[in-house]
Amino acid sequence: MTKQNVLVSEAQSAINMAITVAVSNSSIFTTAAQKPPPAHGGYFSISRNKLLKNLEINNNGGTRTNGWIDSMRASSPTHIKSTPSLTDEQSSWILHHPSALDMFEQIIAASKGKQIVMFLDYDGTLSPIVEDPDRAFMSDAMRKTVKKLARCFPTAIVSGRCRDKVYSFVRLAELYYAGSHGMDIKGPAKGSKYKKGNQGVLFQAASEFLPMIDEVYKQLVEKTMSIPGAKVENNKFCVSVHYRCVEEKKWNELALQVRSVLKEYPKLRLSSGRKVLEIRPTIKWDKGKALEFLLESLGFANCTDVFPVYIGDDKTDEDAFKILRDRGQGFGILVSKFPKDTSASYSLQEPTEVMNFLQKLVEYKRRSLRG
Ligand SMILES: O=P(O)(O)OC[C@H]1O[C@H](O[C@H]2O[C@H](CO)[C@@H](O)[C@H](O)[C@H]2O)[C@H](O)[C@@H](O)[C@@H]1O
Repeated sequence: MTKQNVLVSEAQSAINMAITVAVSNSSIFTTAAQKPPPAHGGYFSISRNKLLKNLEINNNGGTRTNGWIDSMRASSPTHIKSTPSLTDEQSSWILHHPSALDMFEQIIAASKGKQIVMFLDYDGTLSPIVEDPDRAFMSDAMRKTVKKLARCFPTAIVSGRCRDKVYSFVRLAELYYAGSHGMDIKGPAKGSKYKKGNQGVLFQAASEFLPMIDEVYKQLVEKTMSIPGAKVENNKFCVSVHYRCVEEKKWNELALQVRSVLKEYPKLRLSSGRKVLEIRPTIKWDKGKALEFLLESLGFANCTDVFPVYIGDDKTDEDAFKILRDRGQGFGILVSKFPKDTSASYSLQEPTEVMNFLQKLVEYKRRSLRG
């Protein structure tokens, strides 16, 4: 299978799993819903906002299903088509979300006179997506690049992972870390050269949920044990249920098990990522709020001379992209090979492009220091 086909197949799988979960919750499961009908193009063009809105379980454990099945039927890809040339839709998307590498000079011009602050998602941004979440290592070259970046600009890692876990992958003490989708924030363990603001910051947005998350994690492990390939990950303030290695015919069963646990916990909600179901507290805190919190901690609250850049690949990163768009400061970069609904301004295709972009930023900073 080519790399492109793997990604198309991931998009197709996401749609199918979304259908499975939503239908499992609404008890109107049909064969037609299981297999989305043909649509044009060979890539994922469904509105992710719409899809995930329809996926969300409400506080009563029920599901909002209004119109979701129709929108998925209308926009789901039918067949995996691998073509080296761009379709009209892809070209138009690229036009609206150009490559951050191609637009590098314009980006630098827009940041002139402002302090660049870097926010980096982990999975799919700094490390490639792999089957085993415990083996999502970043390359040494990427680590070196991020290390250099942090010498040039204040830098934070913002991840859905538990903070300790993402730290064990990145292993750079000079960074800020926001784990559990931003619900667990800690400043640099080692003195960063940016003395402005509060470096010793430690903030946990959902401490009271710890016992509940732990309980739910244990129940999910128990309930999904019989489903080959299912993996439950404890991310401290949230839980991930992975289905990347689950046979598609078992997705319905997995979704039903997840639902049977969640319906007892009205204070938790479900969202979806890349072949993963995410369970987290219903509190109003996300990666966007974490970004604002970090900017404030860094001493940039109400500053006009700050230029935050957020790079991420997932739905959860959209909260941060949107904050930047609303503030009219800096911008978001979506890591994706495929057109997606996004509030990001630019795109990069994969982690190696992210690394090239970060290297360019470092080179630019060094050049400007040399005068
Ligand atoms: O916010 P992020 O740093 O992007 O974390 C989001 C989730 O990433 C991880 O799962 C994803 O990457 C895995 C490794 O490549 C892959 O196997 C999985 O299918 C992806 O969904 C992580 O394991 C989750 O806990 C994070 O929530």
